[in-house]
Amino acid sequence: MNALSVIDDLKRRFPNEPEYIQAVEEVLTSIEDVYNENPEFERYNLIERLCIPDRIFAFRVSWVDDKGKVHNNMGYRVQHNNAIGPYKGGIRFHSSVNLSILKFLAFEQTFKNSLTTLAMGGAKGGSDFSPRGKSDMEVMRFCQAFIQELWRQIGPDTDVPAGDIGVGGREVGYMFGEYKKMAREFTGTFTGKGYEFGGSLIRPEATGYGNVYFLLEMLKTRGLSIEGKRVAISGSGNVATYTAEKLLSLGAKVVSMSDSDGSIYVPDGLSQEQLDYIFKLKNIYRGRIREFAEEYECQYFEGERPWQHVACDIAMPSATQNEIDGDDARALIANGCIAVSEGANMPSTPDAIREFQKARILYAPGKAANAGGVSVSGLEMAQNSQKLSWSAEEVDRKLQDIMTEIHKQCVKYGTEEDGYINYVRGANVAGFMKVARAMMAQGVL
Ligand SMILES: NC(=O)C1=CN([C@@H]2O[C@H](COP(=O)(O)OP(=O)(O)OC[C@H]3O[C@@H](n4cnc5c(N)ncnc54)[C@H](O)[C@@H]3O)[C@@H](O)[C@H]2O)C=CC1
Ligand SMILES: O=C(O)CCC(=O)C(=O)O
Repeated sequence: MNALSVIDDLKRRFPNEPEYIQAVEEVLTSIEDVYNENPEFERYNLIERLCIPDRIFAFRVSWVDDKGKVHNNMGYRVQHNNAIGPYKGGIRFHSSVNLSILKFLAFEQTFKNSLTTLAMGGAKGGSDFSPRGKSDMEVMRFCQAFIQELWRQIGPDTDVPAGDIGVGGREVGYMFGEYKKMAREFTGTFTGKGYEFGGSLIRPEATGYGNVYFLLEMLKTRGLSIEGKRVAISGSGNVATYTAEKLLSLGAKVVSMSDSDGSIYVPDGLSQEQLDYIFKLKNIYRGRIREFAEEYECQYFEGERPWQHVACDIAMPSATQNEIDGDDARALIANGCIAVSEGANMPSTPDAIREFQKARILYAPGKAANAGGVSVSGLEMAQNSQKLSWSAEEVDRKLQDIMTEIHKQCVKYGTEEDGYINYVRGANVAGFMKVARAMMAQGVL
């Protein structure tokens, strides 16, 4: 395989899919030498089969708003690869959703799920529908219309969706309800369900907690502890808030959070009461982070991400893709940042990653650091199959073990000659090898 020529070919075939090409490029350039040590991979044209999703469903979703007006959105499910288990991955509802974004997310998901040690393939779905500003009834009607199209393509052993941006417990509940009705079965076809109907304890917390557990492992490699460290988080959704909760419980200072309108800066760190306010603001009142700045009279940067404005030891981007560019990375490093652990998927641009690695700071890509969410989804699937519920302590312990194991795999495959751990290479090689071996064993499909 020549990574650059594979990428050139993909660019020619998919010229309007920059995020997808970006994700593929990162993986291919870091696995190229390992791939080429296995000539049988090339004979089976493994790389092309891995870069192109197994299948993509695209459909119209028509729904009626509270005033009786009919709206039409696009819906998609990208089933990327099921070599090691049923397709698995979240659903994103956001006005920016398109095929390039869902293909990149599904591609990343395949390697992330491979790292988790559990049997899950990779998928992602979504719609350009935005729940923001919609009533509960409008969101419910949209979710029902979405599943009326998608339900035939998913199932507990076929493809198991979950949440992502714009899809939390409320949306999963509505989609699960419609699925149950259409399929006439009560199975674990979604994860992130409410606890009363098969959801796992700790699933809402898992991505954020898991990211902190991964960060602790990274800090350990340098003999550092989390206590007293200033952490800048972007986003104020599911991943960001539970990251902040775990950090506070460990004595770290959360100095920033954000939403798509702007960022807050609290140099002494959020108190538990302030974090509770953000939880309520986002999950109950569905308000904006600006309202926090008004309530607590802190600094607010309208239309800005935190990275250029805050002094921090650690950055945990937890909003969206490409939210840290090269300039942001340089500003973070100049302001004393020693570690970046990604809660979001692909939040750092290639330029930013180069800066982090050049500065030899700890840098963990999302597919390793945020794998705790899908890991507990895998544990939810296991509980549903057994028709059992595990305690929060048991799930949390398993989550910690999985994050430690992912870190070990990164160290094994990513340690360079000078001792620097290249977590990008480690995660990509470890994730790829398991999928590749499974694909080889199953023949050309
Ligand atoms: N929910 C989960 O279990 C997992 C989520 N992720 C990733 O974590 C990130 C956040 O997801 P969630 O917290 O679940 O979503 P969410 O919808 O609960 O929160 C998203 C947050 O990001 C902000 N945001 C969204 N788009 C933005 C944009 N274009 N610019 C600036 N801010 C923006 C929103 O204002 C919100 O605060 C995403 O990249 C997602 O793919 C990764 C692994 C698992
Ligand atoms: O829990 C899941 O199935 C998927 C979570 C997710 O969307 C992700 O890992 O990016």
